[in-house]
This record gives sequence, C-alpha cells and structure tokens, in this order.
Amino acid sequence: MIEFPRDPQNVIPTSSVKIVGLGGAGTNMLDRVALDGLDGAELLALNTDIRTLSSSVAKDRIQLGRNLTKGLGTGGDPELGHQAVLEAEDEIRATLKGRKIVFICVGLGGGTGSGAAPIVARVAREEGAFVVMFATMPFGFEGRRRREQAETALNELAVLSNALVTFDNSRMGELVLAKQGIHEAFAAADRMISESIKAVIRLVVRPGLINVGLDDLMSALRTTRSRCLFGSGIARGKDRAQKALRNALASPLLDQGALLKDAQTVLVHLCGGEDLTLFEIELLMESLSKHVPEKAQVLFGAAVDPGMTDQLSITLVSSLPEERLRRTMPEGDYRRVSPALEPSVGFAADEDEDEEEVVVPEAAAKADTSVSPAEVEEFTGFTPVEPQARPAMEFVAAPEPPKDSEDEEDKEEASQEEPEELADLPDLDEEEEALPAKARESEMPFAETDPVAREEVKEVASEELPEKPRKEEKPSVEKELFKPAKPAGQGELSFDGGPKGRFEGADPSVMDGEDLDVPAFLRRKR
Ligand SMILES: Nc1nc2c(ncn2[C@@H]2O[C@H](COP(=O)(O)OP(=O)(O)OP(=O)(O)O)[C@@H](O)[C@H]2O)c(=O)[nH]1
Repeated sequence: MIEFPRDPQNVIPTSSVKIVGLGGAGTNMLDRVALDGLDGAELLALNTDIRTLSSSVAKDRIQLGRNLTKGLGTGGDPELGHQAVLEAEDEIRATLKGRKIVFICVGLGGGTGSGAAPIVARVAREEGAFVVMFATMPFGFEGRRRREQAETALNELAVLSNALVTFDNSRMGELVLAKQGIHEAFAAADRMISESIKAVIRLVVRPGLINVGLDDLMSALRTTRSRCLFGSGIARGKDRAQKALRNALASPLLDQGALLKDAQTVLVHLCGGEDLTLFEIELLMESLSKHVPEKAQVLFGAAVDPGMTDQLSITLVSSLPEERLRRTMPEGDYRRVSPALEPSVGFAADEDEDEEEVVVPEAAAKADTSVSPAEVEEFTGFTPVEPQARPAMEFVAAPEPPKDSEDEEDKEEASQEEPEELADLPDLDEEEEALPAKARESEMPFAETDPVAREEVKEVASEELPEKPRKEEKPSVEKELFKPAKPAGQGELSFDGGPKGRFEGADPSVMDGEDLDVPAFLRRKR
C-alpha cells in the first residue's frame, strides 16, 4: 500500500464546481448525471421550455426567455435561443459567481442550446471560471439545417470555452443494437456523456496522491479542431488493473485503443481504494505504453479513495487533431462512424491564457467521490467484452497503408479502399433512406413532443433526402400508366413487366367514352 501525504491545497472542492444543463438535451444529460450520483457538485438547469425545466431534478433552474418564448421552446431557432438567454443573463451570472469550474452540457442543433450556449460560456468565463463544454452533435438523419446550426454554435464555443468535448450522437447510437429505438440511442449517449463528465470531475476534484490539475487537463486536450479521445474503465478483484485498462480502451471514443497510437499527450488518472499497490500502477502503465506512442507525453495522476476498496478505475483523456483522425480512418470509415465530425468538431483551449492558481480550503480533501457498485455495472455495460454484447455497428480499424510504396496513387487507392468487413455492413445513409418517412418521423423523440420540430422532420423527410439514382430502364406503357405516387425520399418499387390494372383478355370497361380501367387522375389529365 502506498502511503502518501495529501496536499489539500491542490484539490478543488466540489462546491466550486457547477454543472449546467442547457436546453432539452442538456437538461436530460444533467438529470442523468444527477441520477447516476455525483455528490457535492451543484446542478443548474437552463431552458426555454418550462415543461422540461420543471421536471428536471436540478435544484437550481432558470427559465430562459420568460417574455420572449413564454414557456415554450424556440422551435429550433438559435436566434430566439440567443435572445432568450440574454433576458436571464443577470440571474445566470449570479448563480455562476465564485465557481472555479463550470461544466456545460448541451445538445447542439436546436434553438435553445445552440443559441444560448455561447452566452452562458461567456458569462462563466467573465466570472473567472474554467469552462468545460460537453456538446453533442446531431444524428445524421436530423437533417442539414440542424447540422449547420450545430456547427455554427460549435465554432463559437471553440473560441469561448476552455475545453470543448464533443460527442457525436450518431457515433454513440452505435452503442445500442441497430434494432433498438432512438430512445435507447439517446439514453446510451446520455450515459456515456454522464460517465465522461463524472470522470473529468473526479480527475480535477478528487484529492490525489499525484494530482492532475486543470493545466494538465488542458494540455491533454489542447489543440484546435480535434476530437476528444476519452476512455474510462473500472474493475474489481483479481487482475483488476488489466481489466480496468481493457474496459477503458474499449470505449467507443477510443476505437478500442486504436486512436491512441497517434496521440501526442495522454492524461492517465488512476484511482483505487486504500489497497491500491505500486505494483498495480506499474503493471497498468506498462500495458498502456503498448497503446501509446513512445514520444507521447503521458501526464499521470493517481488518487486513493477509501470508498473504492477492491476497485480500481482508470481514465484516459487525449485528443486527436482532425487531420490525423482522417489519416487513421479512410474517408469512408470516417463518415460512416462519425458523420457529424464533418467538417469540424472538437476541442479548443485558450493557448495564451495564464491559468489562475487554484487555492482550495482543506475541507476539499474530504469531498465524497466514491464510486458505487451501480456505477461499476454501468461502466461495464458500456464496455462489454463478450462478443454478443458488442454494438451491432462496430468500428473496423483502417487497413495499414502500404509501407514501401513511394507511389502517391497507390497510397491514395489504399486509403480509399473499403476493408472487406466494411463492405458487408449496411450503408447507414442507404439504410436511412430506405426507411419510410413515417417510420423515421416516429423514431424522433423531439418530433413526437414538439409540433414545430415535427414540421421540421417532415420537411427533412420530404425535401432533404436525395432521390436514389436509378438505373436507365426502358419506359413501359404499364409503368407510365401506373406510376405510383412517390413518397418523398423513398426508394422506388420496381414493377415486373406483366399487364397491370386490366384483366388479361377481358373487355375494357368503357362508360361515356371513358376507360374506367385507367385511374381517374390520369383520365382527368387527358
Ligand atoms: N444525447 C442526447 N441528445 C439529444 C437529446 N434530445 C435531443 N438531443 C440532441 O440535441 C439536439 C438539440 O435538441 P434539444 O436540446 O431538444 O433542443 P434545444 O436546444 O432545447 O432547442 P429548442 O427545443 O429548439 O428550443 C437535437 O438535435 C438532438 O441531436 C437527448 O435526450 N440526449
């Protein structure tokens, strides 16, 4: 067992941490964090939609746009979201006063979150807080408008936040089986985000043997336009160090550890009970070194939490610049697993900023940050090791580019080639297109409850889904006559060549000079 004196000056009390849930998605994420249990940190819910706001478990709640939207959402309009938050700016400022770290959870793409997040980030920064933004990007099927709104907000947040961690909803949808509904996909995404938030909070607020500070966190994540790599695993019992590492590497955001091989800085944080041994730490770090490049800077932190007897947790945080991400995965893969990463996502940190030294009272050392058995189960739920428990859509690692070839063309071909395994997977876009518009509509929770969003969804379903290019085929009389009314965005049924609509060999039914076997709408056109 390692005996180590604690330095209470180096930790941040949970009371100086505020977690803000913004908009519908943000409030859901916040509720998830609260329900999963995070002692001490204060929760604040901000929303225009009074119904969602009032059902939040957060103790502090502020309604945005009291006069402007009068308790309703913004209907997907970020400008309304922007105006609405300005109405409540003073109230928000008052509640963020004196906080050292403010975590903001938001789903980008709608009106409230996308329009208000930059203002909330600015206010928190003005109050001297270190701002970590957790933002989700919309599912690919939500349409171009939401994607564009999300990207605009993301670019603003990249400048305003100290750290911006993005989660791609499409990517996290892979955590659930393809046949499960969209509700499960959102729930899986929320659980993942909740775990990430809690792990990051544990990193910076837990009294440590070897502390990880905000500056370490920043340098692990510091690069512009990059994707956050994050993995967290926990295990107990025999071989817990190896198991915890395996669980962390299995995180979908690390692609089974494959993405770490290009990382420049990796932040590693270990936490165990009082039975944590130096041997375990060494073992774990040795195993990890196989996944991390030799030149990478490894920032290491460790903490002992008496509540974690028999357990060991490991958290890995890093970032991968966008162009490296593209190199690691061929273009096809990249879009397939993460369409919302196009064209920009990521983390941004203020390079020039001089970080204030955080001085914290002694009480901080007593902050309760124990991990419950339920949490352990939750973690292992995300990182199943049994093949049957894996998500149906699984990332397949990119093939290695040819080593000796100098020929640029060869290299390009190799990077564009689709691996064999991928060729068998259904194409997400095609699959989505193949869904009837109705089915897609009914899968969207926000469309069920929000009439404006419902209209948007219909709009997307009817306008934005491109028609599949059809093969050249000979026009036939039957096809021309009985062309089915084409539902927007849906693939067209092919008809066989047999006669349709008229019984073979039967006389035509003619009345008043009109052939009744010809559909009425065609007769009218004549
Ligand atoms: N992970 C997750 N994402 C969600 C959830 N609900 C919505 N989203 C995503 O977040 C985006 C924004 O949705 P909301 O948060 O409901 O919208 P809002 O910001 O409140 O804005 P308005 O409702 O338009 O005023 C959506 O486009 C979805 O991609 C959720 O429960 N979990």
